[in-house]
Amino acid sequence: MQTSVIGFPRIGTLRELKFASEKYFKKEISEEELLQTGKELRAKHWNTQRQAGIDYISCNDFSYYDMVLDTAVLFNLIPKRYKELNLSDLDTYFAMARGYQGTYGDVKALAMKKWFNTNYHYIVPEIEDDMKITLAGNKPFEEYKEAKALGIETKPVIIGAYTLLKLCRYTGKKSLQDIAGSVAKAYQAFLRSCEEIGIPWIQFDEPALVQDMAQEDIALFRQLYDAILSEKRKCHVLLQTYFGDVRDFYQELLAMPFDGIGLDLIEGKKNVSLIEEYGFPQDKRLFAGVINGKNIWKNHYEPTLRMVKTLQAKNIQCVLSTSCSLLHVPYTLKHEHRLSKHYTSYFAFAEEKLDELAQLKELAQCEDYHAASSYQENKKLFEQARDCVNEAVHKRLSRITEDDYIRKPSRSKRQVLQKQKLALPEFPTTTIGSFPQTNDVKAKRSSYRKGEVSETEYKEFTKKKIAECVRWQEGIGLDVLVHGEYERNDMVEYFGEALGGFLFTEKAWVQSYGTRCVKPPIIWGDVYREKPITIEWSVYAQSLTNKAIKGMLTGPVTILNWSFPREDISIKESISQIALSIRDEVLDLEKNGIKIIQIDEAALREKLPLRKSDWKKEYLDFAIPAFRLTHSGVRPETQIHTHMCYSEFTDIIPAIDDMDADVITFEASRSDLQILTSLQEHNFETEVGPGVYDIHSPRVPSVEEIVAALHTMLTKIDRTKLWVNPDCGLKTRGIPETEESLTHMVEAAKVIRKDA
Ligand SMILES: CN1c2c(nc(N)[nH]c2=O)NC[C@@H]1CNc1ccc(C(=O)N[C@@H](CCC(=O)N[C@@H](CCC(=O)N[C@@H](CCC(=O)O)C(=O)O)C(=O)O)C(=O)O)cc1
Ligand SMILES: N[C@@H](CCS)C(=O)O
Ligand SMILES: [Zn+2]
Repeated sequence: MQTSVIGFPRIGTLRELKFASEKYFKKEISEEELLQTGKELRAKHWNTQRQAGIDYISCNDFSYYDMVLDTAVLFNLIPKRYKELNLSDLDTYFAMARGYQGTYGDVKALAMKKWFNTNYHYIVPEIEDDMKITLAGNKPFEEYKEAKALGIETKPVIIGAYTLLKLCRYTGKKSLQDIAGSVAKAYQAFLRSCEEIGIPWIQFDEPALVQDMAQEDIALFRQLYDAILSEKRKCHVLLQTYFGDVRDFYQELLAMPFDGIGLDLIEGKKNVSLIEEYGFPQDKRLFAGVINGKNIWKNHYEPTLRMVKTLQAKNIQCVLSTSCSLLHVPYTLKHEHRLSKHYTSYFAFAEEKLDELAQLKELAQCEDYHAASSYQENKKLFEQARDCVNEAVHKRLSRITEDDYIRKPSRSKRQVLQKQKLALPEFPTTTIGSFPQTNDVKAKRSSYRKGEVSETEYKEFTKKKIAECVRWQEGIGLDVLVHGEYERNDMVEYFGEALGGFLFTEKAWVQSYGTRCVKPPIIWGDVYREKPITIEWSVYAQSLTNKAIKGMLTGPVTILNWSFPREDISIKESISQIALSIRDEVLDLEKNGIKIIQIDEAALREKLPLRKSDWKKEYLDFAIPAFRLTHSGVRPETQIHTHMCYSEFTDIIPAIDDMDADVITFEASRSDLQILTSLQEHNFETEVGPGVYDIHSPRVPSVEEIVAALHTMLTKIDRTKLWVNPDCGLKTRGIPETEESLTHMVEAAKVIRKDA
């Protein structure tokens, strides 16, 4: 029995890589210093895994920004506009990730999308017709040698050819099929180099295999790997899947010449029945994903060992593994001093998961593991009742009726009423909620949390920020204002901290994209609102202006999706509990004079099952009603907004209309406004604000550029329904670029009002 880890977090236990990268972006440290931080982190991560006794440790799971971008660069998928900047390799890489505006040119970043059903975001590689696809880099080999020099044998991991092709954007005439041959050749060259170096195992990550696969997809996969694996080799190839099951071609996959196949046995429950039904070849290794790489609850050893024993009884060569990369969980419980043992005894973060793998390996090798102390301790934990039930929450939920999910009157009637009451100009301008979370804001919150400043001082400071923000928005002529979200560390963690039933952590950071991290709260028990959460801030902001202030809330689906959920009750039940808590907040905002309320559902698309057949029953049927439950109680003239980002939601447009919001703002500028056509085709009824510029980059859009985007929008969207806003919140941006960009945006709206 052996153990394997698909990938380890890379941002650093205390976000060392984030801080070093951000310093590098600001030219405060040199390239050499940044690379040194990377080297130290890799050594630390490999040693941690070695000390835990992991047999198959990955290398090249480290990245300065994103692993999909790394794989694209490895194979020279660098669009011309970035090459033409003539920057260093590292700066070209960062220009693709973040955009570039400076001495050598002005280019936008590549698009960024959700990594399957996670809160991680990858950079979307672009394929141009005249790209020379070839093995052009050496990062995986260098990292392998670096680990080897430390005495650690590793398996280089890269994104597999099929997943890479599926994730790319094809900007020219060439399609995926047209480049499949040259991509396969480049991967062949990669494998040849591994062979030359004497690398014993490599890992191809192919999560796209758990999505619906049509016959042509299966044929493409075969075509790619028949070519990649065509040469005789000593280097073993692990085909690693995760986030679901491979039901569409399990038997064919087994017949292919891979040396190991990694299956997710947590999210891919069906994988277990596939093995049961069709077996698994004895001459291959099954990398059995038994440790949950996405959630933070301890593994329940009893069922896991029962499953492992079943596999052993079938003479399957089993390697115990994580269900996916540990990128999606925090590093360690060691830095959590505030949470008592009562709670932490139930949790395993990345490092603790390594220990679980080691313990399970030991137990699986025992003739009879039942008497082992590690097994007994785990059994006891799962037998004791957790203090997580709140009867009042259950009683309230049981009283909900069908009517509570329906807002009256119909949206078209509300739209007429709201136009009269709110008296907004045509093409109303607004923002998504947050304004720059500058260092002074973070430092003040940090001091407040440490008890260095009083609550009164913290509140006074926040109110001063709000007042400045409201005044500035009025000054440039925005129509619907926000309070700026200065009081929030994060749009989900903040609500997690305020709601009953949640726990929160001190240092449990998880990378969301690039240098940006989140600390997902933990849903420990039944959720309820203890007291009003946002009212004080919104009411204060409204007291400063005659323009409408948008109340700003996070919706139930997003709160759940960006938290670590319970595993003892259904997602549906947890979402409903959160929905009732947010409903209380919505009604309180309305009662306190807030006329427009935004309920962000940035993560609505995220947990949509990866297989279409499961969409409705296993998700949309409860996620959409949960959103409706939050706002169905408001008056017709109260305008409800929602917001979504990064999502590809062209395929669930009717479901989004069915949320029955009055206005939706969403990410669009990084994906070429493709979604507009789909909105038109579906006669989308909700008013819409497709983002007119990308906020994930410091680049400032010109007035002309925004006017052009608005003209394009007007070819697809009725002028009475179009809003003007950025892509997403401005918290990650600096003040100068924010002020300039928003001023251009308001200018552009004025131009359009005159022109259109
Ligand atoms: C909109 N997005 C979000 C996602 N998920 C969320 N949970 N939240 C989101 O907003 N997913 C999709 C997108 C994109 N994702 C992100 C994710 C993260 C950020 C971001 O800006 N993250 C910040 C951290 C935010 C935070 O928690 N801030 C805290 C702590 C600040 C801090 O670092 N404090 C220091 C001390 C500071 C000092 O003394 O000066 C410390 O703790 O050491 C806070 O403000 O209190 C990040 O920096 O990564 C953006 C988009
Ligand atoms: N209201 C939030 C939404 C981000 S998705 C913000 O503006 O940051
Ligand atoms: Zn957003």
